[in-house]
Amino acid sequence: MGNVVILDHPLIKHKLTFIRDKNTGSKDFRELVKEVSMLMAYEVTRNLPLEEIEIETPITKMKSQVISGKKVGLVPILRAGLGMVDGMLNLIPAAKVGHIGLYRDPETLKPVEYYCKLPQDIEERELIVLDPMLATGGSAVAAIQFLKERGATSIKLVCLIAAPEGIEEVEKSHPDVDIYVAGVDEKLNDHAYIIPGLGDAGDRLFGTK
Ligand SMILES: O=P(O)(O)OC[C@H]1O[C@H](OP(=O)(O)OP(=O)(O)O)[C@H](O)[C@@H]1O
Ligand SMILES: O=c1cc[nH]c(=O)[nH]1
Ligand SMILES: [Mg+2]
Repeated sequence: MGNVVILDHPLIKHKLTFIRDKNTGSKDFRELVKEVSMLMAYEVTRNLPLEEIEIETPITKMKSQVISGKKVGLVPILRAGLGMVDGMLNLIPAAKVGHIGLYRDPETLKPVEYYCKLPQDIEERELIVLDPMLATGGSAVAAIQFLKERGATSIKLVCLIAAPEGIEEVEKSHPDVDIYVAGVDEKLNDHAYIIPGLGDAGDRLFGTK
């Protein structure tokens, strides 16, 4: 079973409160999502492998560590996942970015795919799937499945807010995938929105309704 890591740092908790607040407008919402994503990037990359190289300081030679091995790939689930890309890239600037376009059909609640463009070497990368909301889990499960069918071997999922139902669904379908979240909420409502949640992440990021 993959790990569920709840990133409950005070800075993340503080910013998440204002992300949830319905009085926060798109500009602040975007900035806060970016800031939280950057803080989450710090934790999500904790296990990246290191290797020693030799360098020379102004004083002497020394061995020092740099990140080795697999390179990172970010995969936002459109649209809302886009809001998390810049914050992650601030800390992992060399990451490549693939995009998977999915929307949740409001009637069936099933994900519908409309776009996919991925780096060619995804099998060699540590992939980090980004989506602020993990509700039923349908979108995340489909995106991860998609990546696996194209050869991905190492995948993490990073969400701001998850419902227990979504976590369970991802764990069931993809037990190899670790899930990083800033908050786990109570449940889903009748329209599969997360309670208390933050509303529609895509609409709040982009000012649509
Ligand atoms: O876990 P699920 O039940 O699948 O729901 C979560 C999905 O719903 C939202 O996207 P939405 O369909 O609203 O598309 P958008 O990002 O374009 O707004 C959200 O960003 C997730 O992708
Ligand atoms: O609460 C929810 C559920 C799905 N998608 C969102 O944007 N918010
Ligand atoms: Mg939406």
